[in-house]
Amino acid sequence: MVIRSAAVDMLGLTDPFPFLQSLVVANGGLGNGVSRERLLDVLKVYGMVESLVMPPNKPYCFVTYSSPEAAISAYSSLSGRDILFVDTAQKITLYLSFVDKVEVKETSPVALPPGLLIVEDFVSPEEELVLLENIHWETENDHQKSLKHRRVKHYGYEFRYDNNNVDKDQPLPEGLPALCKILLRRCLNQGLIKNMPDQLTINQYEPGQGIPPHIDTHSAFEDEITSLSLGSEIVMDFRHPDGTSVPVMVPQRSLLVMSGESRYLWTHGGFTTAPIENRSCKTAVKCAEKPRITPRKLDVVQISEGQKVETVSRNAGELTLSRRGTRTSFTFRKIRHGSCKCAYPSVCDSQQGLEKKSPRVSDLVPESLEKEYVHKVYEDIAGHFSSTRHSPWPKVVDFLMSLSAGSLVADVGCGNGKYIGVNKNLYMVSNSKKIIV
Ligand SMILES: O=C(O)CCC(=O)C(=O)O
Ligand SMILES: [Fe+2]
Repeated sequence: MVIRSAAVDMLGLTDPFPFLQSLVVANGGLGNGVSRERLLDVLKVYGMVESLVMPPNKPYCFVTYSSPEAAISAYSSLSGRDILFVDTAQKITLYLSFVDKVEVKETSPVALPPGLLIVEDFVSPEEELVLLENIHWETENDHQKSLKHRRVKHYGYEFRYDNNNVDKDQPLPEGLPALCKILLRRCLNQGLIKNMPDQLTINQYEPGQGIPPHIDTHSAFEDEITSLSLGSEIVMDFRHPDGTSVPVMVPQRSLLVMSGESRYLWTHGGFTTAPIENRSCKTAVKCAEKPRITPRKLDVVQISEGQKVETVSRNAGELTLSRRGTRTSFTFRKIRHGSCKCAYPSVCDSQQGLEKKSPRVSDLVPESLEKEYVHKVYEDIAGHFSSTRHSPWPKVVDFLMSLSAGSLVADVGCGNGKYIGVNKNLYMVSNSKKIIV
């Protein structure tokens, strides 16, 4: 009763207070990286916790104590206090406020996007190890890049991040690794895919890294896109253009197959905490890597045992966070030769007339090759090139000064002509596309 009276004074409320058992805890949510276990450790110091509801992706939660005394004690001790979670070195200030009641809506199971399939334990732990050990990141080649949010390696064909497409007439010397072909034959035999892929992108993500939501360019790849997840589980966000978002649990060693609607219409990506509103791709072109994506080291996952393949999120109160390790994914695709004629024109670069057709190098005659790859490039960079090349190189100046008076000098491809006046005793013939002196 003493506590109740203190609460009356403190909160300006009138007795009786049947509702003084539930609190909203601001900054204590999954959305700002606080896990259920860690928060419970803090909350149960003040009494028995009847329920803790943590909505996914929200920076708050709701706690209901078994007695008003416990709730009031938590309120007066915790609100405005800094909490340090030692294991994650995370410091946050919790703010508490009483709420009437906490309603937990039983959400019905969410179906996977149509055409999406997840096969758990597609590879054994031994196979996983062999696959991971056989990626030679240390022998860098042209087809390996460190992107802003991950590192990548390509086989079969290089995926170009400048136009989100592939040079279809330039296959890489190394095809798909033999080990991968064995796995792909397994996919074919099990009826998981219909066609043998010929392109592989290996993505490696450190904890907190991810891939922005995107649709793989329609004109670049055929229907089935298959991704093998190694090293760590993740929750991948799938989003329909109408805003429907489905978080999909992708377990370690599982195979994800996107076909039909899930491949063509829904964006996939995630490992991000930023709100994913406004991030649906309007065209088949990948969304640019946007800095506003906040990386996360923890994913929201279901705590129920045995993840169901066809069910991705049930009850908001049942979600918790799991720590992520390095995840390596093998994404297999089949290059599309010709335009895409899918049933989703609104997101199809072929049908939107956005398909980037790069001329086949082998089709170009030498003159047009020179035009395309020399003249055009110099034309594009001319301003910058000239402004950074105003000082003559000392060795070239020495050479010009060493020549006897009246010598004839040809400066072929003279750029901005910076050597023309160096030695006035010479006959200089300087030429570039624009300057002929
Ligand atoms: O990491 C993954 O599983 C997906 C990779 C992906 O979507 C891509 O490279 O386009
Ligand atoms: Fe993708």
